[in-house]
Amino acid sequence: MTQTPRTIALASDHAAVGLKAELAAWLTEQGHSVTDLGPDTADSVDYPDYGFKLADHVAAGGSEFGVALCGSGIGISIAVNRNPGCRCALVSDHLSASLSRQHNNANVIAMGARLIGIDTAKDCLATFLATPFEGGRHERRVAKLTPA
Ligand SMILES: O=C(CO)[C@H](O)[C@H](O)[C@H](O)COP(=O)(O)O
Repeated sequence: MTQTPRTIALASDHAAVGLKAELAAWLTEQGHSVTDLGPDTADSVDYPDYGFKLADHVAAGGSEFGVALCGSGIGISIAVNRNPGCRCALVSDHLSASLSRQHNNANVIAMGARLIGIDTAKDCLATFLATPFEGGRHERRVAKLTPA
């Protein structure tokens, strides 16, 4: 799939350091500008710390999209979604990845490194990056997610 070059930040906890490294290298190979917000080792860390770091970065415009990874994807997606500037979608299949962009204009994708393999993760991420927001009726709903 041919991709428009994007700015993309990744963060994880210890459970997803390997998946994060694989996805970061793969995104870089495709010409995207990648920021790895850590961690750098598999030493145990707490997903809120890295979820908040990623959310602050994306909400501030540091990158257009974020990739949030932990063992299940659940904890770090909860952390990212505490930031009103982020719409983080936890996905594990092609259709959910597509709908998260089409209907929800998600700007962060979350995935669980202990639940999905690298091929599914790459398919979800490529789909997420390639799928535009549909707007229309979804615009009104997405606007309601962000307080004025
Ligand atoms: O947040 C999670 C669960 O919702 C993630 O799967 C974490 O990666 C997991 O909880 C970490 O667990 P560990 O036993 O400390 O490796």
